[in-house]
Amino acid sequence: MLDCHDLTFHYQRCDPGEIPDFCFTFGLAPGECLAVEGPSGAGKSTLLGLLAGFLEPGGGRLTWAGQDLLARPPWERGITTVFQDHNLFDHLPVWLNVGLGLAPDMKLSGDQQARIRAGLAEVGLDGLHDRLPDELSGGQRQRVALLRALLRGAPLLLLDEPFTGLDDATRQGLWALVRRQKAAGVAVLLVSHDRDDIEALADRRCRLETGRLV
Ligand SMILES: Nc1ncnc2c1ncn2[C@@H]1O[C@H](COP(=O)(O)OP(=O)(O)OP(=O)(O)O)[C@@H](O)[C@H]1O
Repeated sequence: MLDCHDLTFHYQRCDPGEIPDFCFTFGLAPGECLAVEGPSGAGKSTLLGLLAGFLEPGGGRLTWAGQDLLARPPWERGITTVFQDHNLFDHLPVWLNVGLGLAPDMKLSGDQQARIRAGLAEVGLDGLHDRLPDELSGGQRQRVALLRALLRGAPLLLLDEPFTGLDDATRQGLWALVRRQKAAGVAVLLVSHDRDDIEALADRRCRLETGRLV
């Protein structure tokens, strides 16, 4: 269980009153998907940054299965984030970008390479293994980023508008992949404005208002 309790954050450089002080409290069970909605500027990226460890909270508690995540650096939190900007490495071909999810040192076994091939076929990127990210469309880059995250197998997955701009067939294929992760016990926090994505995946939903989840 992810337990986030009174996790606070304040952007130092802002005028008082300009942006609310953030204070997040929620729980997320293994296999559960919580959708977070909120208008632009509400603090969705701030929440993800705090959970992933890219922002330092002012106070509060964040634990996974009773373990203190705040004491750990981002790479030791068991959290994978799929960002809106995809975060792909421009100099690496598609299959190695995906492979980073399985082996950060890029030493991939035959079995891991087979998993990458199967995964790429599953998300409709068969035949694009050797392309570089800037030779792909936005939707194709998105699928590479999502596949890399899913193959990593972290117990907690943070998705920031992961299906925006994809066609229906591709979206449904990716929903199926995320559902399979949920069935395997992965906890998913989904930031999305899309009603269909939320209905397809979320078990609960909440809204970010004046710095709080309601
Ligand atoms: N580095 C920063 N310094 C000061 N203020 C910031 C900084 N980053 C974000 N903010 C402000 O904090 C608030 C929350 O930003 P955040 O990026 O978390 O919103 P969001 O809900 O993710 O928005 P969007 O949907 O547009 O991506 C906004 O008002 C934003 O202007």
